[in-house]
Amino acid sequence: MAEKITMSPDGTLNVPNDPIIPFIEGDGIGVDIWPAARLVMDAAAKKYGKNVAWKEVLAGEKAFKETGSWLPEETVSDFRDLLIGIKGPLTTPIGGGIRSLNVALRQILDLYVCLRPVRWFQGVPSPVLHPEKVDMVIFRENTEDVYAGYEFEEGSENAKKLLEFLREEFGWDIRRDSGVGVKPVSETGSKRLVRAAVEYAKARNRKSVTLVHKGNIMKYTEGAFRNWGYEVVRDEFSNIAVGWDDCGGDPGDKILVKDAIADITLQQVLTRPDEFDVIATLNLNGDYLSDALAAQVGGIGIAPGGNINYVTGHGIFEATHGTAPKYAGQDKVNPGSVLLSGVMMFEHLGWQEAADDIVKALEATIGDKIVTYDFARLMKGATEVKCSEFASAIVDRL
Ligand SMILES: NC(=O)C1=CN([C@@H]2O[C@H](COP(=O)(O)OP(=O)(O)OC[C@H]3O[C@@H](n4cnc5c(N)ncnc54)[C@H](OP(=O)(O)O)[C@@H]3O)[C@@H](O)[C@H]2O)C=CC1
Ligand SMILES: O=C(O)CCC(=O)C(=O)O
Ligand SMILES: [Mg+2]
Repeated sequence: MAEKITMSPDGTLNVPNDPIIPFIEGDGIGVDIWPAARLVMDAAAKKYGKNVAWKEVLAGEKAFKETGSWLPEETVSDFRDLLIGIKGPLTTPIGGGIRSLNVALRQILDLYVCLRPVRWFQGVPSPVLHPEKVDMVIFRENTEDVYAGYEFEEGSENAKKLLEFLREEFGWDIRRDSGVGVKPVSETGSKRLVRAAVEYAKARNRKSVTLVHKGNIMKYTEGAFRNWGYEVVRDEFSNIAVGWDDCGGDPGDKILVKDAIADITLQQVLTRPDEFDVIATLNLNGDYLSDALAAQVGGIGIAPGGNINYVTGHGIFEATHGTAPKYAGQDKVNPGSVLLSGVMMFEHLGWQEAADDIVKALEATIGDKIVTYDFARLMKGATEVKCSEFASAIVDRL
């Protein structure tokens, strides 16, 4: 009988063999990638006597059509109640309209870590010579920054009021025809993110954590993020980690915590990928960095992620990419990102064997040069298959 996942007082998850897991199909290519990924997840779970009782919850266009709400309260309460879920991508209009539902879910459930591992899988085509050197794990702060959406439209009463206040109180002469956004970065938000990154590095035997920021320019937001990061290391992790300034770059057998300015980081992750391991960064930097890094290991079709609150136990796993509207409903795109997000979810639930089997079967499929269009266009002699056929080929190799 299907049961809920719960969390023990000591913070461990209690996962039954047949957990109820809510899912959002997603807009655009959601109709293609979700069933494909689900097929593989179900087959892998079954091998180990597990059976996910999937519960569809609505959000985005499907929710609006069926209920008149973009994010029904029932969806939020199911994610809250059932702890762990997975979602397809949701569309966010540009320059107006509804605010991001993806961001809303992260904020409502306070999923403060956006965890995006970036590694190369055997056989995946890549534009760089040594994709195997890319093995980074991004910890992106997920609730603050300009990304939080505190902004006013140019010409609105609120924008005028705020600009006037800033002029009168602080003498800030900002152009009157400006839209304005606020960039909140808190000590609480920064420290819990860096804490999670260092704990992850410790648990996975990682060598370093790099704090990526633009603190030379945005001193009291991004610069403060860096300073608070080093403070956490000094105050809470001195037995296992050390900041660059405190060890002159020689951490001994401890985890080295260093920092790098965001612009040069985007060059160095490409030219010296082996110098980066775990990366902790702010919301917008993490957004840019995750798509850029995905390119080095085969692209956004194979870029998974999870939004997690390690304290409450809530998590929603989702691909890094969006709804790719031009491909919607064509059964064409790569289901790899959402499938590997499912792999992350299985690992999070302690279903390591099923997770490992999916990765092995995915690599075997790519090794046999059976791939979707995104890989096929970069490979010689590949057999291009549909999204659903790719999933079936993975199941055949489980
Ligand atoms: N978490 C979420 O739900 C996210 C939602 N979005 C939203 O998605 C919408 C579209 O955003 P957009 O900027 O176009 O970015 P997308 O990530 O949706 O698509 C951009 C391009 O990436 C490639 N791509 C995306 N997904 C896949 C896949 N599964 N397999 C292979 N290739 C893929 C395609 O490249 P090519 O053209 O080269 O084939 C596609 O045209 C926006 O509304 C945005 O806000 C964006 C990011 C995250
Ligand atoms: O919410 C959106 O539409 C975009 C989000 C996004 O790009 C991301 O989280 O990586
Ligand atoms: Mg993004």
